[in-house]
Amino acid sequence: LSASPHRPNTGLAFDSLMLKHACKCGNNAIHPEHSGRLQSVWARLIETGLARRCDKLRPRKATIEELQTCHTEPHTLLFGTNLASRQKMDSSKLAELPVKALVRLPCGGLGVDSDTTWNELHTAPAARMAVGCVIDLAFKAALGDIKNGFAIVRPPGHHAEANQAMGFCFFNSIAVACRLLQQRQAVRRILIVDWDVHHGNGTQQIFYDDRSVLYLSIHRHDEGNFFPGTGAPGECGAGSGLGYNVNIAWSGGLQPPLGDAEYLAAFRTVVMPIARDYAPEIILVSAGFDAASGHPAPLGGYNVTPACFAYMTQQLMQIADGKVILSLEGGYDLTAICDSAEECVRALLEDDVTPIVQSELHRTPCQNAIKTLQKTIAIQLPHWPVLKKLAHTVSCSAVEATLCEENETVSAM
Ligand SMILES: O=C(c1ccc(C(O)(O)C(F)(F)F)s1)N1CCn2c(-c3ccccc3)cnc2C1
Ligand SMILES: [Zn+2]
Repeated sequence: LSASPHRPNTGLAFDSLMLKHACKCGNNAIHPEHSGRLQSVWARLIETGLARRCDKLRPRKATIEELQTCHTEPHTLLFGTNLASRQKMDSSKLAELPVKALVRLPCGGLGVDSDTTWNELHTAPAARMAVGCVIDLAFKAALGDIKNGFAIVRPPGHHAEANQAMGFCFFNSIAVACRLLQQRQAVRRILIVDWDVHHGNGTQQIFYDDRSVLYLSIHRHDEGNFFPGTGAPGECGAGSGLGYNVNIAWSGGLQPPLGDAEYLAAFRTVVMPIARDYAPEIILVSAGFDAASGHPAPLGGYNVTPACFAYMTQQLMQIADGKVILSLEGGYDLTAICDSAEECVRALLEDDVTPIVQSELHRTPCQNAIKTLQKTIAIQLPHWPVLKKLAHTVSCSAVEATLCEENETVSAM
């Protein structure tokens, strides 16, 4: 790796190889996780001149060995190789390939399930490239070669479990990068924040008994009735990992749809207090943007704004010496994901970002969100006593909470 520059910059990772992963039916209407998502985000970063101001990585595909830090050998061979590379494999290895059938889809394509389509030629290289992008950004940030970074990648990863592809995901990019940081850079504490509107069942599963990786997810749960159904508040980790899994599981459907006020309250009362207390050496973010306005119910339904994603990025940059790596997960409305990605890159570059609208800063969180935050704090309090301090401000708006903290500071003087 090159010597650290005196003023490290924001790194970007993208490669057109990831555009080629597509169902052979070519119907974007039934396959929302399509290459136009990535094409649009990259184009926006170019058009705005933001890409030019960042350090563009020359990314590479993750190796099968790197994938095996999190995934089983059969899983990595099934989804990490394609016809061309299999011809180079010796027959004994080929014989080990699980026969786990790829199913013919109603649309005419092939897939693991109706959502997770498989393109015999292009999916394996694309999925491995996505992992390689996150690994390289994470390592450069850990080494100080870059200040922070954004991986503009697809297919997403946070639903991929050790031995299961699902939910558009084949390999858990952020999980593999985490394991490699632990093994090769002796990083002792890593925080993963997952603000994709869907719970990262894969990431949770992989680190469930690992106290050196704290997985913190904010997601729509609705008592398990929202995809993928995992991520209940009581899932706090197991064994030595107990207390190192935090689920902020929103419920109550869309009465009303959640927005910035709720996400600000979650960040102020749960995410930031725990993150500061854990004091991670690096933060990896499963940055899906499907909590943004513009996502119809099955794929979202909330009204978080691009300005709020920028604010959450800025908040996390206050921790871990600013070593924050965002990796794209979900997000399907092209305008919403372009606006959100643009705002997050501006935050990473320490540019001015769009401010959250006053009405959201003055709005108190809805009743369902207050209940979720109170429940989460009660469950996590034994593991994170620091949560006690701000628990009483859960029902405050951002502005009220700031005033409340200020006059507490004054009275403490
Ligand atoms: O909601 C999901 C998601 C799978 C993966 C999602 C993600 O978390 O956004 C990720 F992984 F892409 F980042 S979101 N699924 C798959 C697609 N789906 C749909 C579809 C909606 C429109 C077209 C096709 C499928 C409804 N409900 C589901 C369940
Ligand atoms: Zn999602």
